[in-house]
Amino acid sequence: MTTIPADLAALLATVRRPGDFFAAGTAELLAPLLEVEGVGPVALPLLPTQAGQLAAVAEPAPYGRGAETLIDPAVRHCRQIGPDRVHIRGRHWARTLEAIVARAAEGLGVDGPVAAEFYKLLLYEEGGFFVGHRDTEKVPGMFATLVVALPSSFAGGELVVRHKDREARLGLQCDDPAEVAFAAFYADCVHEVLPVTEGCRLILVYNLVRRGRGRAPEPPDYAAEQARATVLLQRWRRGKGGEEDDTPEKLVYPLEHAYTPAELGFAALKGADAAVAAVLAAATREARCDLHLALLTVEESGAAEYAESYGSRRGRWDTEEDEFEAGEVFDRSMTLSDWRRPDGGAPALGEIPVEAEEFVPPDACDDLEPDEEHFREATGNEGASFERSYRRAALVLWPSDRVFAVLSQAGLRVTLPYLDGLAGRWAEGGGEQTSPLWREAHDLAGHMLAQWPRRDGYPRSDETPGDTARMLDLLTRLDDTALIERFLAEVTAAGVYGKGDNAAIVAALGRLPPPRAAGRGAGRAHPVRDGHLQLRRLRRPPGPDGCRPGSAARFRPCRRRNQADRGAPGEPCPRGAG
Ligand SMILES: O=C(O)CCC(=O)C(=O)O
Ligand SMILES: [Fe+2]
Repeated sequence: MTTIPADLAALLATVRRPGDFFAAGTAELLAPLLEVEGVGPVALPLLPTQAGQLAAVAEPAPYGRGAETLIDPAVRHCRQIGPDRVHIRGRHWARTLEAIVARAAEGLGVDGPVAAEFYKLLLYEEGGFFVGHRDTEKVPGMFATLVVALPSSFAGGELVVRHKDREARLGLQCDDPAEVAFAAFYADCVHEVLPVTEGCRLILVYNLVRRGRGRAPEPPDYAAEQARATVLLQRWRRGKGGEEDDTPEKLVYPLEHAYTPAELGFAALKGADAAVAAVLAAATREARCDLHLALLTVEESGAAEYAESYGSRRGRWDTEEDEFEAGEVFDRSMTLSDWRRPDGGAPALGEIPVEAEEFVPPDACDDLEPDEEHFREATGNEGASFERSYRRAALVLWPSDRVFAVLSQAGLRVTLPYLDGLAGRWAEGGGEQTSPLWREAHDLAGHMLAQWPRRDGYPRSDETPGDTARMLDLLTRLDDTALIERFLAEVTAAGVYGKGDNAAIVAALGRLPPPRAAGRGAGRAHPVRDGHLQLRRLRRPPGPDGCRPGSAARFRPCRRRNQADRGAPGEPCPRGAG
């Protein structure tokens, strides 16, 4: 039995702390009052004349080398004004700064109180820069630097922060004058400011300090967990579809925090959820799996029982809901919807069902608190019952090349419109069968065909075109003759169609090369008789070797089919076709 869900759960259980080596964003800035001694109030966004006045009262910014403080415009070309001469006030400023610090601390993965101590005001005029360096600990407890870019128009001047083999390139421009951009990074990360090519970059620099004892915070490092998750997912992907494979088609990891559909997004994940998502995002990328965020809805119904505490009150015959508790579950449906991708996209994957064995950990849903629970009293011949539902956000992953197998779990309600979309995009893109979109459509249609509901019986007398007609229309539009043949042989010939599907069947038959079409009824006097295609008549029960005898064999494709087009074992084979 596969241990992949349990193994992945054990690995992710150690990933608790979110955060990265840097955090960046924008915050609302409401009417701040910036005052600089020697200049007076400074209007924001910064005006060129005031930039000149600031430059005049500023001094060249030094840099440190060992115990020395040096000035060298080849290393740092920028001017500074010390904290004693800069005052930033205004009713809203303290709140703005507090919000920025909170977001910076969260982004860096630091719990507990963090203070921002103003260090200096920096002015980068055209040509200004600062080469790569690390910041020294300027005050005890300082673990990171926070820069806030005040509204001012400039180009270039990106802040580049590096950590291990990663790099963040942060523009810090704000188009809106009522916003500031900020960036925070761990002090031991090498960082540089690229040359400003136009305008003036005006920066408030703060030291981020953690009060209290304990080790200085460091960027969370889940490289080992990420590498192990990658190996696990690669193993899953490689084994998928093999004969021995008993692994789930997808994995579903319910998250800890509650998220509404409106706030669902990778960027909005909190705490350990964000940490796990970051590890899985990197591991799925490397292992060629797809990662999505989705809303999981579990709906259950079953028998209700009198609650134990109700015994003492029995006899009162009141109908309070707390008289009952949920007993045996008779029915459970679990679906995923509201899909989000790590890049912020929202793919239209529709509602996809979840199988119990897909949960990570396998007992993920055992102790969930229902969001809603209703009880119904016993009536004449029915016992008391309950209905309840749960909604949780979940991370969902599958091997990238199995996306259509996953989509097919949702059934024709999801796959038919999806295939329609693919066929439309393929036609718009030129309609060549060599196009990757055609290949995708062919793969998806193959999975749909393999799972097509095959009820045995007589064709429906329904006059309206059904799923069979929709599928054959799509295969005809795609001119996918191999799958048209398979569909006619495996589905239509088994009677899974109705009167309303006949036109689509005839059109599809028309796409087959003449000898095969003739062998399937289209070449006869008339393919439709009594409202049903003669195909139906060709159906015979399979022989002992799985092949259908007599005319049914003539109905099979007469060429060798490749692996992708091959039907399930035991289905009629092309022997004797022609
Ligand atoms: O201007 C910036 O964005 C960074 C400044 C800096 O690195 C420093 O003051 O040490
Ligand atoms: Fe720095």
